[in-house]
Amino acid sequence: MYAMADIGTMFVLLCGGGVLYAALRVLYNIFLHPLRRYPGPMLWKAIRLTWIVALQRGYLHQDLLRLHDQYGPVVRIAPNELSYIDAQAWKDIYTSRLGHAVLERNPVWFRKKPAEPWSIMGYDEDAHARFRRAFMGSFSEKAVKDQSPLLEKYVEMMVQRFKQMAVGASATVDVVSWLNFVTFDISADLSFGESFESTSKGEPHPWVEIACRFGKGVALVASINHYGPLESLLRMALPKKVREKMIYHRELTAQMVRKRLQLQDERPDFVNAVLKYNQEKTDKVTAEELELNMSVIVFAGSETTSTAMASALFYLLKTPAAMNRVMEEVRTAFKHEEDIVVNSSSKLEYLSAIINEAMRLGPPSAIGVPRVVSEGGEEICGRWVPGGTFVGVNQYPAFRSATNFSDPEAFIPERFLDKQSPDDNLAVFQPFSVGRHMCIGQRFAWAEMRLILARLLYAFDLSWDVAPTIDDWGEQQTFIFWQKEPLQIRLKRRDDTNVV
Ligand code: HEM
Repeated sequence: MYAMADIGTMFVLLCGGGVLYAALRVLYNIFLHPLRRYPGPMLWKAIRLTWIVALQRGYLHQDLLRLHDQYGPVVRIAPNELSYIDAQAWKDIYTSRLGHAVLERNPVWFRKKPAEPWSIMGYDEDAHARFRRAFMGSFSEKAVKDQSPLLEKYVEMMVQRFKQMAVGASATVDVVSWLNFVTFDISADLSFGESFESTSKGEPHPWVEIACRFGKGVALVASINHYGPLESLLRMALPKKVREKMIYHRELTAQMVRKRLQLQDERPDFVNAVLKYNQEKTDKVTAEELELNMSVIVFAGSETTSTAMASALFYLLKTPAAMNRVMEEVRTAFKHEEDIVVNSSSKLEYLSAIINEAMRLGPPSAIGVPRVVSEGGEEICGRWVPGGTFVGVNQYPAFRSATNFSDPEAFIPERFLDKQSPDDNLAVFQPFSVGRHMCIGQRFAWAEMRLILARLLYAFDLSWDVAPTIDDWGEQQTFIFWQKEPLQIRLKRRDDTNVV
């Protein structure tokens, strides 16, 4: 038996050893680490905790912008991580370069248990390539064309709901909620064969409410995972209620996917191409993988587009000149409301510029999932980066930096019209990323965003009902996804539009 005094001494020695180790580690990170010559503030270079605190506060995006303003296009934001805002970095980090190793997704963000299936967002490159092949057919130009009637059906439903609410006067709606209703309904129908019925009922579905809280969870896990063993502790420490909700979410998804698979008719949806792929190929997508991937796709395909559209409406209402110009474009391009469909709305150039500018100031993917430099090291933006370093282009600071855009905080859609803004570095503007992991759904996203915004701008005059609590989109928190404030907008029906 150890005497109490011995235990006390051991405790003091352990603590002392721990403090000494931490102090030596800090000194190493600052003065001896292979990244020591990269610029960055001392506290960020020294310990990972500074980055974690910024992420958990929800304002990492603002901190990164401030750091890039101060330190330049590449900043060391943790002992082993570099943040870039340079157009060249997109190429060097995300695309396949001849004679260079592939930079894989950082496993810290999406760690999983061995028995759990992979998703298309995971870091296993073989599984990813298989999913990409299986899903590609669901997102081709032809697929989006075939999916258009379904998209148009839900948008029509939303517009008719708004018109009924605004009969005889105007209606006030929280567009942030409604954009979520319609985008999640569309994605659910295309993934599960049935919608969440949020647009028809005007209320959120528990699946969506739970999924929207996952952003904070992913941010927490991404933080904890930096300290290996804590991950298991976190899993054990999860409150019962949260665990129950996670199980409910998973089971509901499985149930909905099973229902979709029972549908006999061939549907032009996101699942169809995978079924065909499984018939033709030997490296099939398993049932568990399909369930997880459909869940990921519903979320990735809805939250992002609804964010971009909410940002567009926010800035349009703050910028009357842009609002007038886009209303004129939409209202003169179409004689009748029913003429506005996916195909015809794709020709609206100024509306497209509005959406681009809204994604520049409020990128749905504000902070990137970093990649890991392979063992032998890599040259990125002309400088050597040692193996194991986390590297990434962070969209929020990249798109708002004065080194890339003139008057970067101002909403100027004209910069995206042909040759109108030679002072802007449009090559850095990649809201859908580039390379192997670039957004598979971007065609679909564009179809959805143009259609919804064109329909709203044609049918209603929009104004603030309640002034927003923020002056700038970037004032909101982001935990991987934006924590969007409600936007209460008054919709006044235009006389010449019909109500069913
Ligand atoms: C404005 C809308 C959207 C934006 C800004 C956006 C942005 C992105 C970005 C930046 C990535 C790359 C993530 C990474 O590098 O780790 C990505 C990947 C992905 N997106 Fe989107 N996205 C949008 C809409 C959609 C839609 C509509 C869908 C599907 C219906 C979708 C499905 C996916 C999937 C499955 C991936 C993973 C691709 C892969 O790793 O190969 N996204 N998206």
